[in-house]
Amino acid sequence: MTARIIDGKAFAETLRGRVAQEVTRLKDGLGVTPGLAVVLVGDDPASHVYVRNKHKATVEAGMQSFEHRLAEDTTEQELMGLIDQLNADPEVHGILVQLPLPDHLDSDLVINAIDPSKDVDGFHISNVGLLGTGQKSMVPCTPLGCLLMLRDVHDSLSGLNAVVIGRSNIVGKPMAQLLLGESCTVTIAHSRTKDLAEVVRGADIVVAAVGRPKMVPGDWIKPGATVIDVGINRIDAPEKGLREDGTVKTRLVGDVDFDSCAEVAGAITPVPGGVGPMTIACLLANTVTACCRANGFPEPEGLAV
Ligand SMILES: Nc1nc2c(c(=O)[nH]1)N[C@@H](CN(C=O)c1ccc(C(=O)N[C@@H](CCC(=O)O)C(=O)O)cc1)CN2
Repeated sequence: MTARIIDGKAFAETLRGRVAQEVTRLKDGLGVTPGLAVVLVGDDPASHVYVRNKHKATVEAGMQSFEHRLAEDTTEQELMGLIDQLNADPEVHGILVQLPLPDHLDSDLVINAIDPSKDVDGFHISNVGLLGTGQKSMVPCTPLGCLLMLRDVHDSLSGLNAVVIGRSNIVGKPMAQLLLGESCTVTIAHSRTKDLAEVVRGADIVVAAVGRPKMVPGDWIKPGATVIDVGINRIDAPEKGLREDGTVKTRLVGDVDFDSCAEVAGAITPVPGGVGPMTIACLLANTVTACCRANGFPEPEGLAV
């Protein structure tokens, strides 16, 4: 079998188009422009790229983008002061603090200072609790993107066996909650799971979010299963040659071994071009949802769960 490749880039483009339509509806209907504030602390090069891409996508969707780039040595007090200011700003409907934060800052403290109704990352403890109890919440962007793609592949997810590999607060745990909400039978596997291969072999849906390059080989995959690869790992690619400074060029790979898994799976997301682009599209969708909720405006269908 050769798997259907789930094109996350195309999926994200469609979703961003829907978001842009909803932005127009909000502007015309209410005279309100959804606004997203992104806070970046420090010099992490990948985070700088993600924040730049978020700004571009926000503006392209017709929303207001407020970027706050703070120095690496920003104090907790300074950061909390900015969060208070954004919480109180009526033009800001969504607030996101780019992770990881520098080590001297306590990310739990910072995230829990965000007004939960503006927490478009869905990481605030109130949103975590609401999601865990099946109530309306802000849903973390990466798991939301995975779920939207899974719903497109399957007519119904009900009763399917889903294995989520990884138990992070950002992806693994919320992903498991979302799948449970779809009436899947959910297993969360992790570094201590016994006989991981056998656990994965029982899965109709595999979501890999461990951060280990190509960890899942094709012979772990049940024929026809759907494989969602959340991993974004940069590895050396000597086949691409050297950079001008003499270092080896690199390439991105996921947590699953794409070639061998694609031979067995029914559908699979690539890396790059799978889950990653959906993360930013879902951030825009969450900002529109937050803006609608803040203004008592009907929420668009299909942008939230
Ligand atoms: N506050 C948050 N911080 C972080 C999150 C998050 O959801 N909220 N997620 C990641 C980073 N991230 C967004 O912030 C993100 C990662 C990757 C992509 C993406 O589109 N990846 C591309 C490849 C990009 C490349 O070439 O390097 C792909 O997979 O095709 C988007 C967003 C950690 N921090």
